[in-house]
Amino acid sequence: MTAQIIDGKAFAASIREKVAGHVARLREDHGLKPGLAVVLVGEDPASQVYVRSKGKMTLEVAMASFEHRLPAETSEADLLALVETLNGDPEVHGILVQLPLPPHLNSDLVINAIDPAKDVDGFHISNVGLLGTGQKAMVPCTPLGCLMMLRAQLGSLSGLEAVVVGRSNIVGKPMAMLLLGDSCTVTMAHSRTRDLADVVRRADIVVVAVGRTEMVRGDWIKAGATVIDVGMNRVPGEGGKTRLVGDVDFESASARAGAITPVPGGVGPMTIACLLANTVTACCRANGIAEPEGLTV
Ligand SMILES: Nc1nc(=O)c2c([nH]1)NC[C@@H]1CN(c3ccc(C(=O)N[C@@H](CCC(=O)O)C(=O)O)cc3)C=[N+]21
Repeated sequence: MTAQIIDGKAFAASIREKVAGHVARLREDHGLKPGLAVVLVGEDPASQVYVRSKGKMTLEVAMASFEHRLPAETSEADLLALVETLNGDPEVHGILVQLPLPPHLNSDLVINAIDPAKDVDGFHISNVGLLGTGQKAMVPCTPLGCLMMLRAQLGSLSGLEAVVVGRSNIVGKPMAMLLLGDSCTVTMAHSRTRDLADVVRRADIVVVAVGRTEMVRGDWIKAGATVIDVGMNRVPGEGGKTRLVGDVDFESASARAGAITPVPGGVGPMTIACLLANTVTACCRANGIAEPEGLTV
């Protein structure tokens, strides 16, 4: 079998188009402009690229973009003060503090200082608890994007065997909650899982977010399974350049899977599209406006 390639780039473009429509409606009908504030502490080059691309796409859908770049040696008190200012700013509907933070800053403390209603990453303990109990939450962007692609690919996920490889707070754990919410039988696997290949072989749906280059091989994949690769690993490429590869060995896995996301062009663009979608959702909720269908779960 040769897998269908799930075009995350095109899917993300269609979501951004919907978002742009809702932004226009919020302006015309309510005089509102959704605003996203992104806070970057330090000068990690990969983070800078990502923040720039978010800012560009925010402006493309006609939302307001507020970028705050702080030096790596920023104190926790100063960062918390900025978060407080953004919490109180009526033009800011979404706040994203880029992770990882420099080691002297306590990211749990900083994330939990964000107003949960503006927490478009869905990382605040209050949103984690709401998601875990099936209540209306802000849903983390990467798992939300993965769920949207799975639903589009498979229709109902009810009763399917899903294996999530990776147990991070930003992808693995919320992904498992979302799959449970869609009535999958969910297994959470990770680096200590015994016989990982055999566990993955059970899966109708495999979501991999471990940060290990091409760890999941084709012979781990059940024939016809749907494979979502969240990995983003930079490896040496041709001519001294680098290239981006996932946590799944794409070539061998696509020979067995029914459908698979590529890297790049899969999960990454969906993450940014869902960030914009969450900002629109947050803006509607903050203003008591019915939130658009299909932008969140
Ligand atoms: N608070 C917080 N929230 C985040 O959502 C967050 C974060 N911190 N820290 C960093 C990671 C990384 N991340 C990416 C999202 C999209 C692409 C993306 O669009 N990638 C393109 C290609 C990019 C390239 O070619 O370099 C793709 O996969 O096709 C990349 C990286 C969000 N993150």
